Amino acid sequence: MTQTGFELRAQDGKARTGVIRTTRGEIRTPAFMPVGTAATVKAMMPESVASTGADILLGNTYHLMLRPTAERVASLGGLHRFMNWDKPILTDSGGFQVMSLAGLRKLTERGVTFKSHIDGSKHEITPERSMEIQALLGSDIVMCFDECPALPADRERIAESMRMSMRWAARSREAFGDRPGHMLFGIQQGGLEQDFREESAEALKEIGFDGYAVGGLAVGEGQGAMFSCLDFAPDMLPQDKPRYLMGVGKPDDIVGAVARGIDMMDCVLPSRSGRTGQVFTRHGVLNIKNARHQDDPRPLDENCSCPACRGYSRAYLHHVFRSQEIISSMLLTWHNLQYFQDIMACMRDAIAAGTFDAWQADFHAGRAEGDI
Ligand SMILES: Nc1cc(N)c2c(=O)[nH][nH]c(=O)c2c1
Ligand SMILES: [Zn+2]
Repeated sequence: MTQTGFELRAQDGKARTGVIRTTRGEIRTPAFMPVGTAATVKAMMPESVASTGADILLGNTYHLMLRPTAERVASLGGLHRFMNWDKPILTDSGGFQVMSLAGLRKLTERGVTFKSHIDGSKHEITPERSMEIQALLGSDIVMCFDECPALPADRERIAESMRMSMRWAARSREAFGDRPGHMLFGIQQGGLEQDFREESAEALKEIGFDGYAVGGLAVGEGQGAMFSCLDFAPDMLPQDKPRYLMGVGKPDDIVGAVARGIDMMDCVLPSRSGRTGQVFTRHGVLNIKNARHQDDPRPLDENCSCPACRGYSRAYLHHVFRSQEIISSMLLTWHNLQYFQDIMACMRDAIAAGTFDAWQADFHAGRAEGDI
């Protein structure tokens, strides 16, 4: 069994680069995780996701527990076999999506009962059930069951929620047990409050985890508030373990988070926006449905190696988007995922070379505001 672990290889200011070792391969950090919600990264074949440079993808416990169910995935060989992805998978705990997607939710100290958004069936998820589901799925990195308070929230609510999440983290750790070759990450909560973030970090370190996520952000607080929190929250977590910022984000969010010591991120943005015609490039964002692209023979990005940029014009991509052709989602998703992975690769190289500040300045200088 491969020894799992994290090797920090270089640091440039607070920015870090390293490798997370798992039984299914290494994850180069800083890493961006494409989201494979229902056992698929929408509009992408697994081998296409791998070709963009992704070393790991994220699976959603909430969706998979409802359909096709974790028990069925386990009976078919686990999530890797089921979705034909043999690299690492991180699964979230289901807690965040239950609170944002399910109906008739009832939250108690025990956990959350809810009605499925698919067929209205009743379900319960607790720290123990979340660990059981993630074990059935067979993910390499398991997330603690936690609660993420909606912002804005007053200090009393944030403290109460964070302290319950810390009790749930202890229950998650207990239920996870001893699973060689699998990693369990704790999730720091505490809103934007430095004292609560410290209390949460101390509680998690006391329990002990293989990695530590910064939760409770990317929930509408805005980039400025998120960065202000990231100016202190990651530093409270162990230096020698991976730090994972959940649900982030736009390219400039990602760069700013890496600059503040974050090692891993996930976000639906590149795949979801690919389906809506929003395209990320090194010169900024464009919307392919805009009529000004209909005669443009240029690729989306002359420096991109993806099939959309190697084989098609903006005019063609405008046409197939407006015609609602399936290839539109395929090509635009592929391009966006490739661009996000290219940013991660550039940052890893810049941190290793000690040139991250110069790279970051170049990144921001190259981006126009608005459509390009
Ligand atoms: N933005 C966020 C996205 C997420 N998937 C999560 C989560 O799964 N757990 N806890 C969190 O705080 C959280 C925040
Ligand atoms: Zn491209």
